[in-house]
Amino acid sequence: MSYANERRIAELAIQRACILAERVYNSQVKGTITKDDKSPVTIADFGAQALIISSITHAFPEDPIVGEEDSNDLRADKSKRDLVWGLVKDTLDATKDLTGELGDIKDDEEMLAVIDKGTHQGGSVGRIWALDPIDGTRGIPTGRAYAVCLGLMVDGKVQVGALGARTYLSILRSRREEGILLSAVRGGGCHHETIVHPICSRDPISMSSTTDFSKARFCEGVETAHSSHREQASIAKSLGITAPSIRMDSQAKYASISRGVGEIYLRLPVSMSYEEKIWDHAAGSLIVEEAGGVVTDIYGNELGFGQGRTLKTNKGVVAALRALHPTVLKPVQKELKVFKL
Ligand SMILES: Nc1ncnc2c1ncn2[C@@H]1O[C@H](COP(=O)(O)OS(=O)(=O)O)[C@@H](OP(=O)(O)O)[C@H]1O
Ligand SMILES: [Mg+2]
Ligand SMILES: [Mg+2]
Ligand SMILES: [Mg+2]
Repeated sequence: MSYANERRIAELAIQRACILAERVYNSQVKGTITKDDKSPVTIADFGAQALIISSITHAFPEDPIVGEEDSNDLRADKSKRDLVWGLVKDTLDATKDLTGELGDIKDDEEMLAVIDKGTHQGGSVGRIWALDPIDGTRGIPTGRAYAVCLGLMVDGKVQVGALGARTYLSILRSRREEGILLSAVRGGGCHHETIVHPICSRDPISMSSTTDFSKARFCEGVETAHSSHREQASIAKSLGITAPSIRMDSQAKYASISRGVGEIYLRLPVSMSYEEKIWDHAAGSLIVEEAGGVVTDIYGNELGFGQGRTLKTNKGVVAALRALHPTVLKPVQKELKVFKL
């Protein structure tokens, strides 16, 4: 199956949401709230989730969606809700030519209902979308990177992925780029576009072919609460990597290695009780695989997207060029004292 229509809708939906996200990124008003689990959410997260879910349900009304956010905080705070609706309305007005393909939202009540269509519990049967409206949320108030990420799983396997990322790092950026949009269909390779609307260019991308660890670079997250910098540094050292790590928020790390900026992405767990969320990996992992990489957990097992809202049986992430992956996994397992289950 080509999934051409799913890919196109995903790309357009990501573009529309990135327009909204950029408005927040460049504004003084981020409307940050701390969620019950102590993690941050901004008005961009709510607005992007509303726009993307509305796009999916317009094009594929039967498809369920696993989305990160819900509307509870907005229902409890009228000023935040007004801010988000203002943003969503302005973005819809600015992208009227997309309404035919992506649909519209008529008022704030409908917006809240649309956000809450992301509560599906996931699973291994049929088509299910996994949505991270803003990944790397901390990147928005801090002026770092963020990504807008969408994947389509079919019977528990990701088949389509699209990811829009702010490429604030000059190393990630090519000529005149403000942002990048990557998309992939399983078995169909991976494409890169510059985020301009409408889509005007499409270039295939692939990972770096460097297999010499002394020339390799690895990507890791910024937050020490999300992955173990100490263990990642130790693994890099035992592999003979000498370059400093490339640190950035969000699935921009997957985007980075899939475009040849870095060969390895390490996300080693800080706590063995944390379950990674499917929306934090669905799009990025497929894009890396289609660009020539392998993505597993620290046990060397593939990521299991069909088990609900989290990757229940996996711990951490090790992503690398196909030829490097087995060699990278060895010191990971030695350092963490784990063996393939
Ligand atoms: N303890 C723990 N361990 C691992 N991952 C966690 C943890 N807590 C949160 N999260 C998720 O991390 C997502 C952001 O990942 P990043 O790669 O951007 O983190 S980093 O800041 O760059 O380190 C972030 O996604 P967003 O909430 O979409 O930003 C969270 O889903
Ligand atoms: Mg979050
Ligand atoms: Mg996320
Ligand atoms: Mg998020």
